[in-house]
Amino acid sequence: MTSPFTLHSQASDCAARRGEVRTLHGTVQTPVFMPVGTQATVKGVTPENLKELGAQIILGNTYHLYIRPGHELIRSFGGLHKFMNWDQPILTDSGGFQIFSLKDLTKITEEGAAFKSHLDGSKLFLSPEDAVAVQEALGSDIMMCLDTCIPYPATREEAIASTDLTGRWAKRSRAAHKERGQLLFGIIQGGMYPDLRAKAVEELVEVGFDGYALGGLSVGEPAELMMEITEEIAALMPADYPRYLMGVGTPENLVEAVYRGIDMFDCVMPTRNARNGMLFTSSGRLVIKNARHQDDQRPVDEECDCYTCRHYSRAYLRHLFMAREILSSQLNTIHNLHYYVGLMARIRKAIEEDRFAQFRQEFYAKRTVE
Ligand SMILES: CC1(C)O[C@H]2[C@@H](O1)[C@@]1(COC(C)(C)O1)O[C@@H]2CNc1nc2cc3nc(N)[nH]c(=O)c3cc2[nH]1
Ligand SMILES: [Zn+2]
Repeated sequence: MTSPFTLHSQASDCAARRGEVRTLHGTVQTPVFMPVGTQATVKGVTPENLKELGAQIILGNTYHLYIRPGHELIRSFGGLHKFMNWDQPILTDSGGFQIFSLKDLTKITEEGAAFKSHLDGSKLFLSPEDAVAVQEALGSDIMMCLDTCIPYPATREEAIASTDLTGRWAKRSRAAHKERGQLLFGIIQGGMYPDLRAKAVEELVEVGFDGYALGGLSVGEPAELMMEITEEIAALMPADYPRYLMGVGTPENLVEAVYRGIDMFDCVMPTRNARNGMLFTSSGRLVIKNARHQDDQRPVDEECDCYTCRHYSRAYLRHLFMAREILSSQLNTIHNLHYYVGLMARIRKAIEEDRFAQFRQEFYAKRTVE
């Protein structure tokens, strides 16, 4: 198994590392934040906007695209890249999380997941092999195994049963995907039980994947617990393969998880919060509808050089938000994604110069509650 990951530099005073992941559609510099584009679009922005703000790789979702418009239609257009006019890397999540978020609409058996469409209630089924086949039809650069995301909290018995099933599904996913172009990542479950997670890492490495993801986190558990598990298990994940923490997180989460050795991240926060008028800045969060921004001529963040900050005032952005204008979501999303992608670029530079621990201190020193 040749790894798609190359380590460029390892921080001398923490687990942070600088590397790159080679994929069919290009090489991704890590640590990296991946904007979420669940339904073949990163909501509110064009691929050109994404390139201008520095996005290297985006996320799609197997469950959503399987349900609508269907993976066969997307295959007929030459795959997801052509269908959505994005020619850089795409990672598709397997749908494990979405299916299990449907709660009572799902029935899990050894064979796979039977569930009802959240759109029209129609009965659907995905086996681990089906999830691989759908992602092969989508042509994503990085595919995720179908897994069972354990809710928080869960008993040890529930975690054992669910993690063992995920392990058997991972073996089947690997067997279903042999060709080497598209990468396949394994997902580590185990709930909040480090020994179960350690066993899961061993079993997945035994099967052999192109990268390893920490699943079953950012599911409502306390941030301290998420970091504890991340710290303990990242250290057990193969150092010469990509490490992906699914569904994370806030800017602070990203800094803390990089410090503990994570390379890849995705989260709906920058895009979702943008649509809700919550903007990220170098000094903290800003709620644009707050009356104090009504006649503020300044940009969202004086240190930001994104399209939104170069052309628009807080007053104008507040006006758009209060008027429920479509442009509000577009401009706020461009800024928030530029902040997240820019934060990762600054993190990569700090690791290259072996000053990440100092960067981390300065990062917190600047954050005042807006
Ligand atoms: C569903 C939606 C939109 O994604 C966010 C957000 O809601 C929400 C809902 O509640 C909070 C916690 C606040 O964040 O959780 C999502 C972010 N956490 C997360 N994404 C994940 C994706 C995953 N995919 C797979 N295949 N397996 C996993 O174990 C897995 C775990 C994950 N954890
Ligand atoms: Zn900006």
